[in-house]
Amino acid sequence: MRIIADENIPLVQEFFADIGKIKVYLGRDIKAKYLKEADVLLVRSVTQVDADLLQHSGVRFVGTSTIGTDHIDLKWLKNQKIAFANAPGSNAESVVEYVLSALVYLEEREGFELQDKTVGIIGAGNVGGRLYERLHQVGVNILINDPPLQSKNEQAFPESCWADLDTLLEQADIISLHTPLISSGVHPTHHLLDKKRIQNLAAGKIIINSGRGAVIDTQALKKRLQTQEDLLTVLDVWEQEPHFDAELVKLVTLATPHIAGYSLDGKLRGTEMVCQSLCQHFGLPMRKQLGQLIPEPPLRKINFSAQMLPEQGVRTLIRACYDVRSDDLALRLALRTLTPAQAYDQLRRDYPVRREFANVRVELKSKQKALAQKLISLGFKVKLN
Ligand SMILES: NC(=O)C1=CN([C@@H]2O[C@H](COP(=O)(O)OP(=O)(O)OC[C@H]3O[C@@H](n4cnc5c(N)ncnc54)[C@H](O)[C@@H]3O)[C@@H](O)[C@H]2O)C=CC1
Ligand SMILES: O=C(O)C(=O)[C@H](O)COP(=O)(O)O
Repeated sequence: MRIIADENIPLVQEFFADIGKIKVYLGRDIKAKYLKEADVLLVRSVTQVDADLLQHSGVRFVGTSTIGTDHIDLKWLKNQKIAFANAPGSNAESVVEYVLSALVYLEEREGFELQDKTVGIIGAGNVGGRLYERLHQVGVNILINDPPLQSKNEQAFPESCWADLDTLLEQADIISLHTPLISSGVHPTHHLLDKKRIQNLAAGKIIINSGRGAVIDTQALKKRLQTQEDLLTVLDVWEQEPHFDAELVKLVTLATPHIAGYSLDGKLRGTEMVCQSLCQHFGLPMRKQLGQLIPEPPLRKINFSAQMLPEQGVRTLIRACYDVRSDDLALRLALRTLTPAQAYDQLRRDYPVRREFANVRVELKSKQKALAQKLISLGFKVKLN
């Protein structure tokens, strides 16, 4: 089997070398001419997969080791009977940890307590649903907007959580977007936060977008931020990536180059899931397991003394695992010398190893039960001594 793959799929050789002969390219450089003899195409989000790329190829299976599929022409693949797999949920935990890191930063900077705020989650699937679980367990009030899910399964969340979009935008202090990018159909998400909704947002709201850039009309957001500096904004995703608007970066509170899902754990789960789907499709045995291949985390254990207060403990640990400020700073520094597209590709290619909270075992004194409960709710492993 001949496999063409994005070189930024981690452990691609380890997972796929015994299945076929692999040739890797930069995702943006994967061209139709390289695919003529290929059977399998493995991509990430930067490769547009459509008729232009595949119509003269022999590709029978396309895998993307991402959750999102907006870079794939799924309809065309289906019509051509080309098998397809993505990696649902693979890096959902990582995105949730990104949001938590942003929230603890804003909490401290703005001097509020998350427990006193209402968080509005738009899109409550793998990412939004996990975010709900984490925040709900630490006592945060939550509203959810997800019409497709609500119409399928009203019981997915308590009745009091469901809100229509405009009610959520009005009542939530913090708004976190986790929908796919959908441009047509009954529930499109393209510019879901359009000019009018952005203008109507009350001063002081926090907007976090780690879904897809074009779910917000970012030109309207830019205008609002230029005229009224009264919103706090966290943007991981942008319209026209990688050619995003560097002027908008200057106006937002935290700006990162689409790395919310970039924990090593999440990326590797993506590789493994696509490998599993490929093996299943071709009736091959799955010889590799992520558990055998994933490296040991650099931070494995933290020991807190009895003096550690719950709030301080939570912040310290979240930052020890992942501090979103470092990604924000790296982007702002890179933009001093590079174009947005150069900065975007470079920072993502050379992304430092980031591991998920569950890799860290926190040792506490037996009387620190309140802290232990909070940390378990946020995804850490806890041992009481
Ligand atoms: N920034 C990053 O690094 C990452 C971004 N993502 C993005 O996050 C998106 C969500 O990921 P998951 O939660 O895993 O996907 P998912 O498919 O599990 O959940 C998406 C949810 O959005 C809901 N939805 C669809 N249209 C909606 C609308 N008009 N209004 C409100 N809700 C709507 C769906 O019903 C579903 O419950 C992905 O599609 C991807 O675009 C995913 C991973 C990493
Ligand atoms: O999984 C998704 O969906 C994402 O947005 C990924 O985190 C994007 O990663 P790249 O494919 O752009 O490396």
